[in-house]
Amino acid sequence: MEAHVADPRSANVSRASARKELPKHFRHNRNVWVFIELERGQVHPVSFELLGEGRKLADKLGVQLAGVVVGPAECAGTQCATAEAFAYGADLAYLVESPLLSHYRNEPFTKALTDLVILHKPEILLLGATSLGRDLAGSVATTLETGLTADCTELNVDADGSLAATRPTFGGSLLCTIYTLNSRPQMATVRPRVMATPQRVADTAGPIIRHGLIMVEEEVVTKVLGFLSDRRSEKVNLAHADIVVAGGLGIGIAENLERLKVLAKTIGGEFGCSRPLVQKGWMEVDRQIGQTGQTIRPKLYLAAGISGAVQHRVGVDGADLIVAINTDSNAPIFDFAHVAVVADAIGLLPALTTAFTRRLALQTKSEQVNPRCGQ
Ligand SMILES: Cc1cc2nc3c(=O)[nH]c(=O)nc-3n(C[C@H](O)[C@H](O)[C@H](O)COP(=O)(O)OP(=O)(O)OC[C@H]3O[C@@H](n4cnc5c(N)ncnc54)[C@H](O)[C@@H]3O)c2cc1C
Repeated sequence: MEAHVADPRSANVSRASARKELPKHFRHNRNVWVFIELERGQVHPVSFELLGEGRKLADKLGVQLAGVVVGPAECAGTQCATAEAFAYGADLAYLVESPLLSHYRNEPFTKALTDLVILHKPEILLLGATSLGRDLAGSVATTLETGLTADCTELNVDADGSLAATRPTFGGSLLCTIYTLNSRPQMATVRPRVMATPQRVADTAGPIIRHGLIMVEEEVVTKVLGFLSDRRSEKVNLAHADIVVAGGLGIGIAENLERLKVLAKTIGGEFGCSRPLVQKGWMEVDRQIGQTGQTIRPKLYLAAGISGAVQHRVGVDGADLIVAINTDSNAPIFDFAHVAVVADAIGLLPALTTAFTRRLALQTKSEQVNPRCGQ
């Protein structure tokens, strides 16, 4: 595996000099695979995002896109995951069925995926950079002795058909494009919400290639005794919120966070922050947005008193509309915000809350007088 700093003028030159011959037995590897992750019987949304990205890669390479599902036979979640893979763009699905795969355990999942790869020889294998995906991708890559690029923010196919997997490096100050030159499959993990979710197309189907798992329970060291849900996992849904209001050091003191929270609540959004606020202990870590925090993709992102450092930017780049409030008209956030407001956020936040409260009250009133169709 070779890593090169992404410079559009020099990347091809430096990569060409580092090119290693792909061993003959990998030259027939075909197709793009996406591992469909099941979380308590539900497909994790990152799998849909990866199918969207996988579709683009497969079309560029002129190959097929496959969804890979592992789970117990006759399980609603497994069957549903296979159907959803087709609905989100897969041409075919691989299904490994075994009672050993009912809960995530590294050993049987690694065995299922590596056996499948050895048999069907994909060119590219993508997984979500979730807790499960990170654990599984690492063990599959090491078992297969192939290259894995973790936490990618961009995936592309080079002129010669190699996967160009780009991810932030050196604390986010550089983007690095990594190639797997001499082994297959080329593996990558992508964080949830980094890629867009493709349109779901109902009533789609395709071939399903079924396999069993050649493993017995006695070979599995890990035993699942029970499942305790994370007490806090229900609390924050920043990654999937449509509206996010976030604050940075520019909000001054911890007490001013209340202004942020009230505005977020008024407009039906979540609230978040830049990293220094977590470091100060003003907000919980699961509200941090950015490279070492959450990646978000809201319809509206309102950033108050945030400078727009690259480590923050990578977490919000997918937002449809970015509104930034900053006293400094040269703040870097204005380079990528769609709406730039040069103002004191501490005064503007409550003014926005008042304006939205009024506007929403008027809207409710008019809806009561003229109810919408179907109400
Ligand atoms: C390895 C690594 C990982 C990192 N990961 C993350 C990450 O995940 N997320 C993240 O956010 N950061 C991350 N950082 C930190 C990042 O580099 C920045 O330091 C951080 O984002 C800056 O936070 P800020 O914008 O709140 O503060 P500052 O950069 O200090 O910006 C404050 C801004 O507020 C403005 N301002 C001041 N007063 C007001 C006012 N009254 N009204 C309006 N605006 C005002 C200022 O003009 C300034 O632009 C990481 C850094 C490293 C090295």
